[in-house]
Amino acid sequence: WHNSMEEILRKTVAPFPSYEMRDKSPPPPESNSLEFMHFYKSLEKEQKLEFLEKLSYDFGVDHRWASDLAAKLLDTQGRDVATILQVEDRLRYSLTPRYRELFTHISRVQGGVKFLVDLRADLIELASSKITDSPHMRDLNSTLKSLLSEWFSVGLLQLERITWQSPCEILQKISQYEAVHPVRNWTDIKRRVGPYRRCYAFTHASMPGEPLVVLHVALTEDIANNIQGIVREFSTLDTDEDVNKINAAIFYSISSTQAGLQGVELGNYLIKRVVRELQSEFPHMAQFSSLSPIPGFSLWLQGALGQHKKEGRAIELLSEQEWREVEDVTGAAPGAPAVEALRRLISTSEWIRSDRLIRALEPALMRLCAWYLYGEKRRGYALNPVANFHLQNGATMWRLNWQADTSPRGIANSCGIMVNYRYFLQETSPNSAAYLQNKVIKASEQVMGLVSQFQKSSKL
Ligand SMILES: CC(C)(COP(=O)(O)OP(=O)(O)O)[C@@H](O)C(=O)NCCC(N)=O
Repeated sequence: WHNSMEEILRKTVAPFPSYEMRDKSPPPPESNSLEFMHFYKSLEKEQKLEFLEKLSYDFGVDHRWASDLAAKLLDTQGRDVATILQVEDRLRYSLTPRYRELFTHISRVQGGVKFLVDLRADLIELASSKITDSPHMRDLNSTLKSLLSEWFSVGLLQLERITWQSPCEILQKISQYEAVHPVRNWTDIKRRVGPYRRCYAFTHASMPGEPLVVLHVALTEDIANNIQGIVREFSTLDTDEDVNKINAAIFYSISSTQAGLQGVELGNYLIKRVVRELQSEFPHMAQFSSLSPIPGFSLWLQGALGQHKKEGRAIELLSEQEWREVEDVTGAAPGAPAVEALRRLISTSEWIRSDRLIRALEPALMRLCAWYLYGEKRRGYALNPVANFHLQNGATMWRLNWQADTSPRGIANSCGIMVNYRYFLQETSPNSAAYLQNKVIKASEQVMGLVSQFQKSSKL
């Protein structure tokens, strides 16, 4: 297997043309790319790792060539600028990994781009499962990502609106890919593309019929605070839309479908593109917001309760009064057991069956959730991935909504709370820059109020 791997690589990865011949050498035969693709697809997972490591190591940058040219560039300082530009261009050429040419050739054959997207998905999976993190593999990944970012830039993407008249195979894919609020049956998908709804996808000529990222939008009178009203309501399916009832666009689900395009920011571009599309259809529309789940809050809360119990500080997460309510309802003796009782109530979602607990826990859960979204960080950015996504896009953490998702999943994941990330169109680029560069989160007064309540009550 080793020499067949060597054999294939030597045969299909074309040698690097010399600088002088760089524009004069004919591209390698397509059969090379097809053979490379065929061979790679036939490999098992661990063989792919070995193959990719060899590709990244033996077919990357010729380091000696690059360092010789770097030394030469130093020698030409002080010479005329034409000479310096000449040597810089040679150095730039020498810094191109050999496999970058291979990828460019592969992208020109039928199915080549899709092959490279899937190859990057393998690279991401290998890197994320820590199976490998060699610097050469990181270079391979970033070279491939930069090529894909060029090929999948917005100008080359096609915006498609999905309707009930779209081909079945597209509707079937849209249903399959829906990652946020699963589509259960034909009625579900018919509603998602019916009146007061829009469904858009980006497609690319190299992957016809494949939605790369899908955005589901609800057209409402004002910014929605409940998801059941969007995905469950039996709004009569064949009513016509009354424009006077449409003032806001609610993004209630977005999913990217190609793991290999992670980091290419398709979702961000799709949201901005759809906003422009809706503005041309509804010139008076001025409210654009997500209605987003908060995956991970419930688990974080159970962890926080457990953590505080160990340090004997659980009482700070709830006020005296709130703990007393928990004790009354659960019959737990005063003190530690109330923490355990609350943890169990949250982990089993049982609390949702007691109106008294719902009322008693609302202020506590809302301020804890505000802190989870605004205060909990990972490398300085929002810990919650959905928050991080919308904040990177420049959205404002605008409103937390109690009892926004009363489905079992909604209660279990985030105690039923959902959040609106609002897109104030004039502010998204400064907000995005402030977040990405200085990790500043733009939040509304409601959110900041809840956060300061949390900070006061728990003296964190
Ligand atoms: C939220 C999504 C669409 C962001 O994708 P995208 O804009 O391409 O970001 P990235 O993957 O380029 O960082 C993507 O991360 C996704 O599909 N997440 C799972 C479903 C969800 N909405 O959380």
